[in-house]
Amino acid sequence: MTEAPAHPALWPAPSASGAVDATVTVPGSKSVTNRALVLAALAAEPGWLRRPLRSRDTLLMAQALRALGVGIEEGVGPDGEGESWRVIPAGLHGPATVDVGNAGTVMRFLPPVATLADGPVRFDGDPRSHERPLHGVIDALRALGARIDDEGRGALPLTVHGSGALDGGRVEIDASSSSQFVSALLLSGPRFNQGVEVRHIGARLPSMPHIRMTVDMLRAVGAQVDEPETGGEPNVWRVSPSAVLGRDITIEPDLSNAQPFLAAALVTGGRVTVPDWPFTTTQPGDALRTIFTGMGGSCELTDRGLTFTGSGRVRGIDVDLSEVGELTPGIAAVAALADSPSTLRGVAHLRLHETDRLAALTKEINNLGGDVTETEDGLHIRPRPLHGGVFHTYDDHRMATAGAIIGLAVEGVEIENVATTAKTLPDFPRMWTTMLGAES
Ligand SMILES: O=C(O)C1=C[C@@H](OP(=O)(O)O)[C@@H](O)[C@H](O)C1
Ligand SMILES: C=C(OP(=O)(O)O)C(=O)O
Repeated sequence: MTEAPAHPALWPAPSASGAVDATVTVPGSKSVTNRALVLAALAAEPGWLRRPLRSRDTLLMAQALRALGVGIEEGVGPDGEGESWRVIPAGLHGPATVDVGNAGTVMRFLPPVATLADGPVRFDGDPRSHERPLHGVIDALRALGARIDDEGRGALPLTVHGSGALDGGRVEIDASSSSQFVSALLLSGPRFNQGVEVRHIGARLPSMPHIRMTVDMLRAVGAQVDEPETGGEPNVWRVSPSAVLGRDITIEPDLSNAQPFLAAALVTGGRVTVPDWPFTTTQPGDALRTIFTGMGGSCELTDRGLTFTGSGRVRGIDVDLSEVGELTPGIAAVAALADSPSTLRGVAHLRLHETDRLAALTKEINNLGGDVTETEDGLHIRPRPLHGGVFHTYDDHRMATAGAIIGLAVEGVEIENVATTAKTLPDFPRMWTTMLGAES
């Protein structure tokens, strides 16, 4: 957690005058868009991404791939419907520079891709990107035959000296600080000479749905993947060397970004429908159907989408969020407004996310009069009457949306730097005021 700025730009979080009743169309998933971009760039033929997310994290991914020589064109596609990206793969070239911003997906998924470039690729990003764990990717790539210059930091900034190909093969990593280490190695795996076998040797592995997403998306582009959940050895993933097929893929709405809108239904005793909610998905946000139902609402999934209805009562919850860590800030915000205490567990790795999310949530909710304590791997939240004040975001999009949830029920909450939602949901302030029926 960095120091809060002295003169922050403040956004008065609108409070809800009654029960919300809205349909909210949520843009595409960050995690699916950035995987689809990487796989399309590694393919042997052009492909399409339909309804991609356009936000800071995905535009950084597209910009980086373009810097390596990949063509990414704006298009409407053969069916003439909706916005899309047409990705035209090409030989990957260095020298190139990549700005990762503070995108975990860019800083972790692209160094393996860069080993396939024919020259040096320099990676750097926001100051926070220097602090986020990357050692799993760096050490693994070296073990698989790559030359990487990180001046001994084990973190950004660094240069991958691509030589046009990577041997690949077997590697052990400790991915307890981020599932993205595993996803990163698997995504480029088909293009390594021997494919890749990743063995996780750490005590725990967070965000399993995101690893499932990687495996599913690899299979969808023709890769052969052996993995624990379909009969493979525990903690071992194997990707065989193969061509990657160019596909036409429609990106699902970002279910983690649907969270604040569903939370609004829960907190105000209202109703929110999110169209195009998938019937089956690997996105962790799908767990909100269970978690928010456990906190007092109910939901219905139909062809029209997911309709979530609040009951007027918000209950506390005791829940292990290790699989769905990115939902923690929004759940903490709802828990602070509940009528009984909550315990959120299994999320120690959130200390190394966009900011130290456990420290940031504790500090900011307590600044509004709350009673939150950090545990070794999560938070205890005892609801208390809250008051207005500034809610700092520490350049974390999910802190901004968490503050907005609290603002629904508490007058006078001001979000510092709401623009940080641009990381994954640039239109958040307008969507929020529209949902509330206020002027945008
Ligand atoms: O692979 C992905 O797309 C993601 C994996 C998770 O990372 P960690 O395993 O580092 O928590 C998640 O928190 C992040 O928002 C997106
Ligand atoms: C942890 C997150 O992002 P990143 O992909 O940067 O890790 C997040 O979006 O909550």
